[in-house]
Formats: sequence, C-alpha cells, structure tokens
Amino acid sequence: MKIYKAKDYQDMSRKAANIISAQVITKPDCVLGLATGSTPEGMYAQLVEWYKKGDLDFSEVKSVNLDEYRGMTRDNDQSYYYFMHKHLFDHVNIDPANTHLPNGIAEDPQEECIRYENQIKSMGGVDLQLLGMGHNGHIGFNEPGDEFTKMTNCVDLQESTIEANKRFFASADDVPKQAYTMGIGTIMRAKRVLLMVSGEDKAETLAKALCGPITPKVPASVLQLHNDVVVVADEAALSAMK
Ligand SMILES: O=P(O)(O)OC[C@H]1O[C@](O)(CO)[C@@H](O)[C@@H]1O
Repeated sequence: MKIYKAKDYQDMSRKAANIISAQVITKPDCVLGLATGSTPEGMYAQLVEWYKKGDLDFSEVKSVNLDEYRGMTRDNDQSYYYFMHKHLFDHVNIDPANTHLPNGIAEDPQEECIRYENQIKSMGGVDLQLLGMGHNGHIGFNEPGDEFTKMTNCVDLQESTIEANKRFFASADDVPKQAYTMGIGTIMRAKRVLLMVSGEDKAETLAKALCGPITPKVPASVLQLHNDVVVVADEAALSAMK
C-alpha cells in the first residue's frame, strides 16, 4: 500500500487526478471504477480542466460506478447518475454508452445486482477503482457488518450514513433507505484501488482502516489485503496515524 499525504483538499484532488490521468494515458481503453460524494468532486474538476486543455482523451475509456440509491430516477439531482454527468461525463469526450451505473429503479433488485456484476465482468474487470470512505469506514455503500459482501448487492443504509448524506436532501426523511453497491469482493477484484480521504472527521476511522485489524466492522480495512492500493489523503485525514 502506498500512502501519499496531501497538504489539503485541493492538493489531494490534484494528486488523485494525476493518478487517474496516468491510468488513462497509459491505457486509453481502461475501465475506470468511479465514485461519488464530496471527496472526489475537486478531482473531477481537475480532470475536466486538463481535458479542456487538451491533455486528456476519454474517447476509449469505459466506466462503472460504485453505487446508486435504490428508487431514484436518473433525472433526480441527488442520483449518482446525475452527479456523474454534472461533474464529469457532460464535460469530457467519454462515450455515454461506455458509462455504467446500477439502475436505481430496476424492478427486481436481485436481478439488477446480477446484471451489474455481469456488466463489470463483461468489460474485463476494473483497471482502477476510485473510492471515497464514509465516516463509519464504508466503501461504496458497504456498511459495517458481520461479513464482507462478495458481489454487487442492495443494502439498507445505516442511520449514520443517512445522517451524513442528509445534507444533500431537504430532510433525513428524504434520504433513500437503500442503495445498490458493488460488493467488497467486486472492489477487491479491481486491479488497482485509489482511496481518497479528506478531513479530520475521518482521521480515526482512516487510521483503523489502514493500521487496525482487518474486519467487516471497518469495511475499508479489507484494502490491507489488496496488492495494489494507493491512498491519497490530506494531512487532516492522516492526523490520527501513529
Ligand atoms: O465523500 P463523502 O461525501 O464523504 O462520501 C464518502 C462515501 O460515501 C458514499 O458517497 C456513499 O455514501 C460513497 O460512495 C463515498 O465514497
């Protein structure tokens, strides 16, 4: 595992954008596993800036997203489909047909999970999986639990996640209670993982994830078992590392 300490959020965003750019430049038809949330917003803005300068070409890139709220239509401005278009897809030359997210309004959740997992397989797996981390150590929407999930699954969100995400909604009652997410197994099958973390409020959890016991109670701790993980975190997020 390589850990890069960034000065602040902006520095973290630029360092992470460099790693994604290197992937796109060295393998133009790569499969990027993408993430949403506040953490990667600045990194996407940096990629868009470099694309506009002519430094990046996404024409052959394919993408799969980590997660999507269940029951949310794509045109809802809180859907992760909407987020990805707003922050990246609408600003670069990626082919929309090559971008994939779980379908939040699929009728049969079990079938949707199988379809999505097969979609990822049919693309040859993920070359570089971007991750943020929740305050409780979740990656994707894999909440702390008794075992690591193997495949894409439909999860009940924990109260703490609903609390954390209510800032984007009118009230906590409006936050969806379920979401589709790649499983921990799906994430671990990516060839390379890039974890971005920012802020002191995640420092204790990040220290547990990187240096504590590997346990499904801290889902991000499983990354200690992956052979190619890059962590880009700001000083505040790394402040609890001994
Ligand atoms: O970057 P944020 O907004 O703190 O979210 C962290 C994580 O939470 C999720 O958005 C799910 O809540 C993940 O997809 C993300 O990586």
